[in-house]
Amino acid sequence: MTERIADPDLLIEFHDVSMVRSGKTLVGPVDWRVELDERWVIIGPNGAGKTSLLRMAAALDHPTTGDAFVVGEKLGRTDIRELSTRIGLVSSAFAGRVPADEKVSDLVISAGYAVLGRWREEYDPMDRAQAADILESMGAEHLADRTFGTLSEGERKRVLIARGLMTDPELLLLDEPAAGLDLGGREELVDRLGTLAADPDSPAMVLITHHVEEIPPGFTNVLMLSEGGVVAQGAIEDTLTAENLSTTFRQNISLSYDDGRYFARRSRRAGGHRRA
Ligand SMILES: Nc1ncnc2c1ncn2[C@@H]1O[C@H](COP(=O)(O)OP(=O)(O)OP(=O)(O)O)[C@@H](O)[C@H]1O
Repeated sequence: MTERIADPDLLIEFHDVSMVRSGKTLVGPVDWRVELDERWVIIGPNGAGKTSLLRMAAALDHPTTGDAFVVGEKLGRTDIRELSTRIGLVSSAFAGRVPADEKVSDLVISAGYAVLGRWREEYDPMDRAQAADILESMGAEHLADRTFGTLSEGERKRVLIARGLMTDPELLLLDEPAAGLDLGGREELVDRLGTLAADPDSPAMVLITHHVEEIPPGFTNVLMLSEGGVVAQGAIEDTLTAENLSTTFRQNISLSYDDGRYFARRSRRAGGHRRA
């Protein structure tokens, strides 16, 4: 059989991919393609397999079956460390590993060196300038000299996204970036991510969430997961419907849409509503 090769126009290319651990299928089989200018949302209930899928997209885990290519490299063939500067990953698992006394500017700059914790060498002044610019774009320039442990949850999220962008990655993966934020913090973050999504120079983006309210305006595609399987995927305006949400979350959900944002609640009537 001829070996499949990567499509150069795709950042993520999964063919029949599944991940099985301890005899349990965590996610899959999934066929999924992410193009350069796409911004994807992965939505589903707790335990649906979202993080498992994202870990493969981040090249942190290999599929059990199928062929998976990320930034043009086949998983299982490539040294993961070589991909770490090409894929920006923002996750609470990573946040938990940041030392409390890590200076914000060092945390952002060190992404370019694929290290966590202070680098022993002096950083390049160009790197310092770039880190300052990126922190500013995330509204976090005033935090540069603070230590990570002193930041609020919302400030941490913005700093970690700045770190994720520091290497000018081809793909930015965001695992529940709005989790734990209050209403104001969520709205601020959704706004910033909407600005990032609208910038044609931004990398392709994949954002995991449980809540449609956390989907930033300008996100183009959605993949809906339930119990490890794909309920639906495609253009967000066609696919993010009350019917698909009801199937995904196994209850009647009604959905509304206003000014680029989605809002969902449990419907008292069977069937829910279609997107306005
Ligand atoms: N190494 C493992 N071995 C066995 N089961 C696992 C393993 N890792 C995860 N799981 C299980 O696989 C399922 C999917 O987990 P995953 O973290 O991908 O879901 P998720 O959609 O991200 O969930 P959440 O929204 O709660 O974070 C869960 O039931 C989880 O307990």
